[in-house]
Amino acid sequence: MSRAYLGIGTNMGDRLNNLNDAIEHIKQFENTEITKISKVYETRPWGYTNQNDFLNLCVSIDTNLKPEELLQKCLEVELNLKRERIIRWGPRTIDIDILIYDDIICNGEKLTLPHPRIQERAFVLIPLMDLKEDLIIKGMLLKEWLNELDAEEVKEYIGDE
Ligand SMILES: Nc1ncnc2c1ncn2[C@@H]1O[C@H](COP(=O)(O)OP(=O)(O)OP(=O)(O)O)[C@@H](O)[C@H]1O
Ligand SMILES: Nc1nc2c(c(=O)[nH]1)N=C(CO)CN2
Repeated sequence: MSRAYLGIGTNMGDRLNNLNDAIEHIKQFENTEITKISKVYETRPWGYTNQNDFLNLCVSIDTNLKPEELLQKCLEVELNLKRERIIRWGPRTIDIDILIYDDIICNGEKLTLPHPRIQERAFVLIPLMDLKEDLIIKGMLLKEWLNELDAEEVKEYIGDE
């Protein structure tokens, strides 16, 4: 089995329900099991700031799906949960990114691994630390990358959906 880390985000509709729906779909992926789920975080929008706050979490999975197969399954979940791509980095019902897949490094047309913007995003680094604090991204520990960012934009979600 391979180990992969997924980043999940939503800022449209019933955000908590969207996260739970995405997790239930991932549980149905063949030859895949979720090994850990991070806390849920309320996060200020990154990249395109004129939109609602997000809920974000990360999950670790063990899977026999190949990276491209895993990506296809994630895109299918996004379609199933009615994701529409109107503005880059804009509002979405759900977004599932493959952050890390074993120690694979690739830069293909459809898939880049590790995800190229992990180290720029506190909304990814903080939930990832819930899963594996000693992960190394581009030669630095998660918390070292976090030192460069504004972690104020990420707060543990207390639930008011
Ligand atoms: N590691 C990855 N995880 C998910 N999608 C990826 C990855 N690498 C490349 N892609 C490609 O990116 C395409 C666009 O993804 P999407 O529109 O969800 O971007 P985004 O998640 O909004 O922005 P960002 O990529 O900055 O997180 C996907 O259709 C997929 O083919
Ligand atoms: N807070 C937050 N901001 C984002 C997010 C996200 O999941 N959370 N996803 C984006 C595109 O992947 C762009 N900006």
